[in-house]
Amino acid sequence: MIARQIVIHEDLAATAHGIAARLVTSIADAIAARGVAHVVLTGGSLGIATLAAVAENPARVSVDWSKVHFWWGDERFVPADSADRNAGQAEVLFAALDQLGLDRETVHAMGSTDQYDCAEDAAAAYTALLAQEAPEGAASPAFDVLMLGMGPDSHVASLFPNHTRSAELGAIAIHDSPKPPPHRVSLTMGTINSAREVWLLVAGAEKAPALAAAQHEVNEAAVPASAVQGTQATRWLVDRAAATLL
Ligand SMILES: O=C1O[C@H](COP(=O)(O)O)[C@@H](O)[C@H](O)[C@H]1O
Repeated sequence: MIARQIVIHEDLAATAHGIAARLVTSIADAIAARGVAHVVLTGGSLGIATLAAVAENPARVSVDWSKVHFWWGDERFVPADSADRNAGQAEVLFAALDQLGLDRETVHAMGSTDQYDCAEDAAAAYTALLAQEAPEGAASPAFDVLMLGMGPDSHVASLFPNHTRSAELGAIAIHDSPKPPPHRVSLTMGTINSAREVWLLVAGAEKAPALAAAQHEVNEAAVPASAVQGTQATRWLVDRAAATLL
């Protein structure tokens, strides 16, 4: 039985802090159970607000961050120092966790234009890294929590409606993102859905139609968010403004 849950919070700030508390606890539980935690981060307005909330969550001091691997669900294929980089926006979290034992070798950023000539090469390198850290025979680590933002068009990671899809596992290059910048690297839906728990982070009235649409039948092409499902749980962590059509 795969748990499916919708939790409605007052506003974006309350949602970010609620997710942060849930994430710190989930990471502590994963380490207690398996000695390691694999967490996939997301960019976007609520995604980055959540990372800032983790950086100030009092319970963070109780986690052995040296046992945490951070991954990305998607990244913009731009220079590493670009303000468009999800990883750069997350530095607020990593700087806070540096003081708590975080090993930067376990913060796995997706490639930038400084390192690779094309997004395909960056995606191939990330696919290889996922496999390198995976259990025997698997394409990627068993992610304990995989977080995704969702756009008003129901895109998740950099998987946009009615765009080319890959049935592969790993990461793929995206060149025609309707949301700038156009060139990106994204986990595929298959890899997203290999996670134990997938959390969708949704805030804002402009997301209400897509959030409602994603609760109906699966339609990966037109409503990518509708196709997201963790192997153990799928949690929609939303604010009141986004939930008005549920
Ligand atoms: O471009 C992106 O957009 C999505 C959603 O962002 P949001 O601001 O509408 O929440 C984000 O999850 C993704 O990481 C990012 O690359």
